[in-house]
Amino acid sequence: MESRPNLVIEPTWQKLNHFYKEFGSKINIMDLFAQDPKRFEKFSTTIETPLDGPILIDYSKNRINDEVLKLLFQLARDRGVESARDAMFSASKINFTENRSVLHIALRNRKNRPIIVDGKDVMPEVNAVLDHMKSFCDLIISKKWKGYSGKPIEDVVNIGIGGSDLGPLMVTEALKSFAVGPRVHFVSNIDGTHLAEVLKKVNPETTLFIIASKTFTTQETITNAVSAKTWLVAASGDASAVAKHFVALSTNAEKVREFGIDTNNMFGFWDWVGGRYSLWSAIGLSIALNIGYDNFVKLLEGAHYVDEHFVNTPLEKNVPVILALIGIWYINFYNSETHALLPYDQYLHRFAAYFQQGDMESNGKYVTRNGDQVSYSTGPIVWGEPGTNGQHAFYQLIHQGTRLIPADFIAPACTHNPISGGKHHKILLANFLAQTEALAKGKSLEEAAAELKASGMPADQIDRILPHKVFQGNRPTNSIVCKMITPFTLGALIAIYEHKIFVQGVIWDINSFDQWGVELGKQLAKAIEKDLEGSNKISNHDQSTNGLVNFIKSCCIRSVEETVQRPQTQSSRSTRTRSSKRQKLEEN
Ligand SMILES: O=P(O)(O)OC[C@H]1O[C@](O)(CO)[C@@H](O)[C@@H]1O
Repeated sequence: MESRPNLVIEPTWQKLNHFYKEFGSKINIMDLFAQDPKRFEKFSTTIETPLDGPILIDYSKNRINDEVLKLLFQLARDRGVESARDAMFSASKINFTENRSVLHIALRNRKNRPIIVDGKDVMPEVNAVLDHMKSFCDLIISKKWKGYSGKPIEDVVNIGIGGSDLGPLMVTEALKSFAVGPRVHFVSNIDGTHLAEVLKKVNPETTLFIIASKTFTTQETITNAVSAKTWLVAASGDASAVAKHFVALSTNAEKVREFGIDTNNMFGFWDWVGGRYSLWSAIGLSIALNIGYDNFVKLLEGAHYVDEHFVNTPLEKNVPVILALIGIWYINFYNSETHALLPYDQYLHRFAAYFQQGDMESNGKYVTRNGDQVSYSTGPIVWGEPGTNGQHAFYQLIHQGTRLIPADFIAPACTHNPISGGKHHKILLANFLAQTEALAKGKSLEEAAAELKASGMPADQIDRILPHKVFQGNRPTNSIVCKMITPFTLGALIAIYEHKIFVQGVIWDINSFDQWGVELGKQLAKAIEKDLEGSNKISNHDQSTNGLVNFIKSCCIRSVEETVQRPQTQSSRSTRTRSSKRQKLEEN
């Protein structure tokens, strides 16, 4: 994949820029609907899934018309989106800063097409790990796998962070209604509170820890894993219990062995699986254990289905490409800085958090493939919460704030929980539809005035309030509606966004698959960890960091002194009694 010329000198880019300068502020979504009764048919498309119904992608509520789209598709062609896509699918080392192929698509290559890396087909190894996952899931779910005291596994704790946490967490939440296996818990934060709170909920005899780390060197994960191991060994009184309660998901067999996990209990993957694209790999083990291996395969099938759509569909009907280009239009011409993901499905409550990493770690970059600094914006800030909660929190700013916030609304037409005769879901859907309508339509001065008048408000008050009641509208949204959130449709949905991110990265000419930007903080944290030891004042950082470190150290010294001096209170006595009781229980 070659570096491209500077984006802003591309003729198509310049045409888009001229068009934007001339018409950008005049394009009005509602006017476009009025001018074209076929706009919805024209600017919406469906992905027909084989079993789980169609997925509708409606992008008609955007500030786009035929001319803009034509130029955007041309831009995609000029920037080599098709050849870049083919390079990814044919295993070229497009992640050139790490000299790696980018092959999450191989993990879900359900047609088993050979994919050759360094002269070797990766599919036999992919399938072998899937077989290993399947037999392990069978053992755990059928309760044949026993813990150290002979009891089956009831709880699984996934210890990982970033891509080794967010995907499995998001998917197991999204597919909760498909759960057939043990309960799943996730520990990611180095803050001991995260692990401590999960350990309070589980029983060492019936808990399986999955240590998920591509590198097996991530400080948070290894520290949490060591503490979990200490907890288990203390409870079982036998170090050999680790073999029955710990498995590893990693590319690093040596480190897994060093940690004390038998490599027979390791599920491997490969350097060509990016962390934030790894839920399809062994990193998905907690998903497979929770929803069952067959459902995990359906998730892979859904993603594979979209992979085929991405490869085989002309750009004009290609969903990831369309979403990517509309995003480019707003980010680079309208200067919108953020993109909201707003699922109208409680099960998808971690969807935006998942794609914060997916998008921002991929495209949060200012250096092009040939090392130049970009002169245009790249990846947006991705954020969001499920509707309708978001409506009562931040939608005010989307409707009447000063920024343009393009948003994707994602909703299932049918619910897994049709309680009260489906009333909740009807209200939920009505809100989703109302929001996209309101954002596009707005409310004019005249409409607001008429409403206030009809309410019987005196004229002088109307004058005062009127400007606050007006909605400019013309705020863009995409709506993505599937029949139901199932393993297949969720797999498809995730893959749509993955490829959208890829297409944008190609157009911006950045490497979407490395993440050097997270390294500096990690390096500095190691140095600061040492500075936090002892009671001496430090002065080797900038003034602010020195001041913060010294303040924290003085607080710790003070709290130690206070603990020593403080007479034993009722509550500290009872805490101590409780914790010694728990210790006894654990000893028994
Ligand atoms: O799976 P690992 O190697 O523990 O890494 C966890 C996460 O850390 C990162 O490298 C960022 O710090 C992510 O890219 C990755 O998903």
